[in-house]
Amino acid sequence: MAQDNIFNKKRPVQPFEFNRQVVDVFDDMITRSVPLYREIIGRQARLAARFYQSGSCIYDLGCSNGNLGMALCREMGERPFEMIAVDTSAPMLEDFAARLQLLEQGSQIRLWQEDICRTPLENASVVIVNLTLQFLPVDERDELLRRIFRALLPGGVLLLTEKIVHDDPVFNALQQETYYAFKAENGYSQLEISQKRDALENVLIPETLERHCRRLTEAGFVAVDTWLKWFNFAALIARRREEG
Ligand SMILES: C[S@@+](CC[C@H](N)C(=O)[O-])C[C@H]1O[C@@H](n2cnc3c(N)ncnc32)[C@H](O)[C@@H]1O
Ligand SMILES: O=C(O)C(=O)C[C@]1(C(=O)O)C=C[C@@H](O)C=C1
Repeated sequence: MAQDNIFNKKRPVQPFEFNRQVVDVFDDMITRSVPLYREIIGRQARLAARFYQSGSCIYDLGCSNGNLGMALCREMGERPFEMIAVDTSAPMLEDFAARLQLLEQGSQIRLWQEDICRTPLENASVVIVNLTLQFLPVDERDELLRRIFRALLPGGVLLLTEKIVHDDPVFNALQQETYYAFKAENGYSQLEISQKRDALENVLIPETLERHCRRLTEAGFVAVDTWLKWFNFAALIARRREEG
């Protein structure tokens, strides 16, 4: 796995992008930057297999290089399924396509290069939005969640993971401090941490867990659970009730 040292030299910081340079080190970057990333991917693949309804579709919105899709293939084994994986980044999808070519089940996953705010969604039993809503303009988020709810079949689920902030300033500072300590424990220098923070300014816009829960409720989800939380990261599952 190529090591992420993109921010290790002092230079004028450009807004963060999922370009070829980032894609080439993405697995190292994300496992060293997102607490419990492997747990989140593995568990979401299991949840997707658990809630998948045959004849329906699984959507992975903001799929990157396909770690979730690969885990899902392992989880589903011989069981047929259909997945549509969407991302705007061409290099991410190139790497995902190359990985799918090596798998027999690979043809069950279709890759679409487009903005998830415009992707048509229908007949879904599982929708995954892993660390991606945070990159959308805030005023586009309500509508996407409403469209996801409408596309879900009764009993279908949304799996949502986000970097979050806290309303209480002391707890917010505690979360930041703990998060930057986590990055330092994973080998990132203070320069790398601060330059990445600058690059993500106004690109990754986190919201509070309460805001996410309220948005889910407003979109129509009645059953919502935070199944994992680590300081400033949270993973949620929201179900469209069987009765509508
Ligand atoms: C942090 S990564 C997601 C990680 C991935 N879901 C995983 O579990 O490994 C965010 C991804 O969202 C994509 N992205 C950001 N905004 C997008 C948009 N409006 N439409 C589609 N993809 C988007 C980026 O290109 C990037 O690949
Ligand atoms: O907030 C940060 O500093 C991060 O590195 C977080 C984060 C994310 O949550 O998506 C940002 C960009 C990369 O995709 C990997 C991790």
